[in-house]
Amino acid sequence: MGESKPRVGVIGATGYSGMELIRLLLLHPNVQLTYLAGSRARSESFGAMFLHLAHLEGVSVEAFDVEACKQACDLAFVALPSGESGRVAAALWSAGLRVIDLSGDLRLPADVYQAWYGHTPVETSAQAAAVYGLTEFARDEIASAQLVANPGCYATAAVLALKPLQDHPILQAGIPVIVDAKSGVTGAGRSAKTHLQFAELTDDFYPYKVGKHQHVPEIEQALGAEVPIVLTTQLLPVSRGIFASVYITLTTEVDREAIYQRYLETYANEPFVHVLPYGEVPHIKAVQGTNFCHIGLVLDEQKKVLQVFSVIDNLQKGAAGQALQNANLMLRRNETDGLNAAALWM
Ligand SMILES: NC(=O)C1=CN([C@@H]2O[C@H](COP(=O)(O)OP(=O)(O)OC[C@H]3O[C@@H](n4cnc5c(N)ncnc54)[C@H](OP(=O)(O)O)[C@@H]3O)[C@@H](O)[C@H]2O)C=CC1
Ligand SMILES: CC(=O)N[C@@H](CCC(=O)OP(=O)(O)O)C(=O)O
Repeated sequence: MGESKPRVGVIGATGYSGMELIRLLLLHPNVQLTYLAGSRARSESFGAMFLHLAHLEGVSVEAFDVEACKQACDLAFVALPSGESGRVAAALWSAGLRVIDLSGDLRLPADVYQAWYGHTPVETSAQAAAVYGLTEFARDEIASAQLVANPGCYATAAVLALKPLQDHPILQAGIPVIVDAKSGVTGAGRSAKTHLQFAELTDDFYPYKVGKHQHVPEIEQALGAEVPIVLTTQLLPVSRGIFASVYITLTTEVDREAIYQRYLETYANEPFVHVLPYGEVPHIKAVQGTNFCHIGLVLDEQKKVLQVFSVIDNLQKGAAGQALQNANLMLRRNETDGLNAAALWM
């Protein structure tokens, strides 16, 4: 008899990230989706609630319960709002389940988390056990982890843009790096908010959470190089995608070809990070609906500025896609299983 497929569950199944996970898991050849939960049980079937999943007849969403989840799954994805998500993830982890939390609740030390998120931190043992799940840079730890803190969307785009420079003198302690980032509106979640209404959103463009965005400490921590990050976040009137333009002021002579080679080498064997030919810029549309990150580089030798452009789909590499990539490692599946789609483009 062949090996039975690992069973996985999604908590937060009625949210954008949860729904994206379901969409991906339905195409996964080597896991089975056995549990869907939300904040409350729904009387109508999942397919009846969401038109794009209308073919899912007879699948229902339960009110979340630790014991029911533990019985039904080998691994659970938790995609609830910050403040709630980490608490649920920690409860499942304490009950012995392997868990990937998509929120920011387990990514930072408790004091930093409280200062930037304003929520009470999750118990210290869970914070300490959680592995930061930026797949490309923590494969072995993720594969053996019981609890994974999936990275934030802006943080993923920014850190993938900067990681190849981590040990290079181009990044200097105390010299700020500017990350000018834009996100599609699904990044804000599915619940109704006035600023997300069509009439408020369309024909407008402005920065938000200036100096206060919760991904600043996450990016700084992931780079670990005492480089201050100045992050400007903006809402783009598109559904999906993050476009991060990163500006690094050069204080020493830099060889353009050597910098570009660093990027090519860092990501040479990565299935989901694609470095564009030097001087080309990425497009959001080229990664929408995919787990790819596309990176482009331009070095202005006269003005002494390196520009790195990084794009991802916030719901995929920025949330559900990366979570599935991590689950594939944890469950000893092929890392790319369920994640092989190319963008729609036109
Ligand atoms: N959207 C994105 O691009 C990204 C999101 N994230 C993080 O992932 C998590 C989920 O985000 P997203 O999918 O956008 O969120 P949504 O707002 O779209 O969905 C939230 C989900 O949580 C449930 N929920 C809401 N309030 C509660 C509560 N008090 N207790 C239990 N369940 C609750 C909702 O269920 P119900 O329908 O029953 O209310 C829904 O299923 C968040 O922590 C977010 O920060 C991370 C990276 C990117
Ligand atoms: C467009 C938009 O509103 N995006 C959200 C990203 C939310 C997110 O990813 O939150 P975590 O901290 O849980 O990762 C924001 O800027 O807060």
